[in-house]
Amino acid sequence: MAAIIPAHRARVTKLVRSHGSFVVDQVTIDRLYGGLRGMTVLVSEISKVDPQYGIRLRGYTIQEVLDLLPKAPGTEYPLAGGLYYLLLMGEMPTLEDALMVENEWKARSHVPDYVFNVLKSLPADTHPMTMFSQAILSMQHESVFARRYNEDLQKVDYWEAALEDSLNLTAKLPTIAAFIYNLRYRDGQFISPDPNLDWSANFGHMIGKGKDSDYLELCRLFFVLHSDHEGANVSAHTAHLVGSTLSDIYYSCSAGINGLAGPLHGLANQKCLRWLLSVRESFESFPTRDQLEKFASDTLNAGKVIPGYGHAVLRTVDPRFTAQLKFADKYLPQDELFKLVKLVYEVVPDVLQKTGKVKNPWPNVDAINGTLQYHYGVKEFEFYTVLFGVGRIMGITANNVWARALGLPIERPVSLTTGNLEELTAGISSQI
Ligand SMILES: CC(=O)SCCNC(=O)CCNC(=O)[C@H](O)C(C)(C)COP(=O)(O)OP(=O)(O)OC[C@H]1O[C@@H](n2cnc3c(N)ncnc32)[C@H](O)[C@@H]1OP(=O)(O)O
Ligand SMILES: O=C([O-])CC(=O)C(=O)O
Repeated sequence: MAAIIPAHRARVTKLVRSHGSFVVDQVTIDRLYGGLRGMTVLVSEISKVDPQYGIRLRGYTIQEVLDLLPKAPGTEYPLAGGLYYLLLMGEMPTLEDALMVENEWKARSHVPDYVFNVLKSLPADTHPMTMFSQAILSMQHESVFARRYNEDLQKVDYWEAALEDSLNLTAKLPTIAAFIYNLRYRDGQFISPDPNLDWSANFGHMIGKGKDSDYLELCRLFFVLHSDHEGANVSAHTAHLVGSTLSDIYYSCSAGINGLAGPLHGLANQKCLRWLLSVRESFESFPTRDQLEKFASDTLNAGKVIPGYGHAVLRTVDPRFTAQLKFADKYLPQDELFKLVKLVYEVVPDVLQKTGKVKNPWPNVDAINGTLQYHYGVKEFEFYTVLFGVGRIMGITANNVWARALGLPIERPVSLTTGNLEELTAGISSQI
C-alpha cells in the first residue's frame, strides 16, 4: 500500500484542484425528508453499486470476483484473504498475495480472554449482534491507531496504523463469531482454529462443521459476497462517519455493526427466513402460486414489508442473491425451503409491483442467505446477521484505511429545521 498511496493522493489532489466546484448532485427538499436516498454524497475507493448490474468490487462484478479470485487447492470458492487484498490494493491478487493475507490473519488471530469474558457476562439471551458489537468494542484499547495518535502519529502515516488495526481486527472475526455461536447455541463448546484451513472455512470448523466441506464452501462464498456494497449503505456509512472523527477501527466497526442490526438492513436475512417458514407453516403442503400470492398480499396489507425484497439503490435482482441461488442449485436443489425461495422469486416481484410504490420489486441478498445456513443446520436466525457482519467488516476496514490514506476530513454536513425550509420556500409558487 505504501507504494500505491502517493500516486492516488496525487490523483485526488489534482481532481479537487481542477474540478472542485463541479456539481455532482443537488439537494432537494424531497431528498432531505427522504433519507438522502439516491443522492451522491460520498466517495469510496472500494466498490460501487450500479442500479442495473449490482455491486462491482474494485471494478469487478460478483461473477468476476468469484471466477478470478484465487482459491485454496481443491476448493471452488475464493480465499477471503484474496478478496481483502483486492479491496485494499485495487488489483486482482495472485494466490501468493491471497495467502500472504491469510497468513497475516493467522498470525494475528488470537482473541484475548477478556473478550470471551465480556461475552459470557452478558445475559444469556442477548442478541448475537449485540454480542458481536460488544466484543469488537471491548478490544478498542488494543487499537494501534489510538495509541500512536496519542504519541507521535503524523497525518501522512494514519493509514499505516489503521491498517494494523484492520488486520488485527479482521483476523479475529471468525473466532469471535464462532465463540458467540457456540456460547449461545452449543453449550459454550470451544474449538480452536485449524491452522490448515483458510479464514472463511475456519469459521465453519469452529462451529463444529469442519467435516462438511460443502458448508465450508458456503462460508467462503458468503463472506466474500457480504464484504462491501459501496460506501453509503448504512453499516459502511456509519462506520465511515464515526471513523471520520479519527475514532479507531474498533469504535467504527462496532458502530457499523449496530447499523447492520436493523431489520431494514442486515437483520432482514433473519426476518426473511422467519417469513419463509411462516409461509411454509401456513399450508399443509408446499404452497401453490395463488396461495403464496395471497400470503404475500396479506403481509403487505398488514402493513409489513416482505423481507429480502426491495433495495434503496438496486433496480434489478441482486447479483449476490443470484450467486447464492447458483450455489443452492448445485448443492441443495431438493431442499424444500430453497424451492420456496424460488417460488417466492417467481411470485413476489409481481405482488410488490402491483403496489405501485415499491421502486425495486426484486430480491436482495437477504432473500436467500438464511435458507442456505438453515440447510446446513445453522438454524438460529438471530445469528445470521453476525455472519453478514463478519463479511462486512472487510469492506468497512478497507474503506477506513483508504479514508485515512487520503486524509479525508471529519464528516459534518449541515441540518435545517422545517421552519428554516418553510422560510426558504416562502413566496415560491407551490408545485401542487
Ligand atoms: C443487505 C441489505 O440491507 S438489503 C435490504 C434489506 N432489507 C429488506 O429486505 C427489508 C425489505 N425491504 C425494504 O424495507 C425496502 O425495500 C428497503 C429498506 C430495502 C429500501 O427502502 P426504500 O429505499 O424506501 O424503498 P422504496 O423507495 O422502494 O420504498 C417505497 C415504498 O415501498 C415500500 N417497500 C419497499 N420494499 C418493500 C418490501 N420489500 N415490502 C413491502 N414494501 C416495500 C416502502 O416501505 C415504501 O413504502 P412507504 O412509502 O409506504 O413508506
Ligand atoms: O446497499 C445497501 O443499502 C444495503 C445492502 O445491500 C448492503 O449494504 O449490502
